[in-house]
Amino acid sequence: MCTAATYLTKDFYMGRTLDYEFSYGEEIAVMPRNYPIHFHYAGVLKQHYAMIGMAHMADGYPLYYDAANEKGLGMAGLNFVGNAAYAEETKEKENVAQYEFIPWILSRCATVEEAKAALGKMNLTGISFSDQLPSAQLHWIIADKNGCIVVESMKDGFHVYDNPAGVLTNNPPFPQQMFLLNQYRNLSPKQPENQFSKELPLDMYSRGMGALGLPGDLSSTSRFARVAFTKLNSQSGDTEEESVSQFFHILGSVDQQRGCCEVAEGKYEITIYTSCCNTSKGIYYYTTYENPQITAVSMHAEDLEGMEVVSYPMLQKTEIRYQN
Ligand SMILES: C[C@H](CCC(=O)NCCS(=O)(=O)O)[C@H]1CC[C@H]2[C@@H]3CC[C@@H]4C[C@H](O)CC[C@]4(C)[C@H]3C[C@H](O)[C@]12C
Repeated sequence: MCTAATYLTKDFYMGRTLDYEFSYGEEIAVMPRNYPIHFHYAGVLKQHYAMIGMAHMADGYPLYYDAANEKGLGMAGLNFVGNAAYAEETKEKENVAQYEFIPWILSRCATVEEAKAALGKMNLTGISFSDQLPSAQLHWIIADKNGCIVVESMKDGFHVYDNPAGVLTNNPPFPQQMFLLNQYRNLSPKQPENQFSKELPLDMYSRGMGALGLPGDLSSTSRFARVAFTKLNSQSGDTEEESVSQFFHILGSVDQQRGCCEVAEGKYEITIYTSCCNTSKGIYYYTTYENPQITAVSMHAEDLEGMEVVSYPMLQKTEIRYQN
C-alpha cells in the first residue's frame, strides 16, 4: 500500500508513504538538466527540467517512484494492482513506457495544466524495463501549487481526473475512492452535538469525538478517508519547519507498523519510507522505518547543469539525541 498527499503553505509540498514487505533498494536521485534521458520510444532527450525524487537506480538510470521538478511539479506512482491496464504501442500518439512516465512528464511540463496537455498527446504502454523488473501496475498523482490530477490507465481507457482532495492511495479506482468520502460528510474536528436523541443525556466523555467513525484500519479505502480528513483539516504555521513537520504528521495518520498487516505467512507490510518534497525549493525530506529523524537532500546543492544522476542511499540508522 502507499499513500500520497499534497500540502500548501507558503511553499508547495508533496509526498508519499511507500508501504511494502520488501525494498527494491531505492535512493534519492537528482537528475540534472543535461542528463541524456533515453526514452524507450522517443529517443534521447538531451536537455530538460532537473528533478529530484526517490528512485531505484538501474545501472545509473533512475526508475522514479515519486519526484518533483525544478518548476514545482510533482508526481508519484502508487500501486493499482488488478485495475491498471496499459495500451499497446500506437502510431497515433507519442508512446511512453509506464516505467518512464514520471521522467517523461517532469522533464517537459512545468505545471499541471501543461501535464494535462501532454497527457492528451501520449499513449502509455506496459512494456517492461527489463526481465528482472517487469511492468508495475500503478496509477499516478500529479500536482503543483495550483492543482492536482490523477491518471489511471485501465481496460476501459486512459483516465485523467481532477483531484480536489489532493490525496491518493491504491484500489479501487479514484472516482470510487472520492465517492466513498460521502459516507464521512458528518465527520468534523469539532465536538459533535447530541443529534442521536433528546431523550438520552449522551455525554461528551472525550475530546476528538467529532471524527468518530473515521476508519482506523490499513485498507486503501480507509487510508484514503483518513489521510483526506487529516490533510483537509490540517492547521500549521507556514515556515519550512512547521510545514514539513505537519506534512509528516499528515502521512503519519496512515503509517504502517510492523506486525499489523500480514501479507504472507510471517511477512508484514511496513512503511518503508515517508517522503515530503518541498517542490518549490527542490528539497526532498524523508524518514525511514528505522530512522524517524527527518533527513533532506536538496536539488540545488547539486550541479543542475551536470550530465549524470547523483543519488544518495537513504540513511537508515536512527540517531538518538541524548540531552544529558
Ligand atoms: C511496490 C511499490 C508499491 C508499493 C505498494 O503500493 N504496495 C502495496 C501493495 S497493494 O497496493 O496493497 O496491492 C511500487 C511503487 C513504485 C514502483 C516502482 C516504479 C519504478 C519501476 C517500474 C518498473 O516497471 C518496475 C520496477 C520499478 C522500480 C517499480 C517497483 C515497484 O512496483 C514500486 C516500488
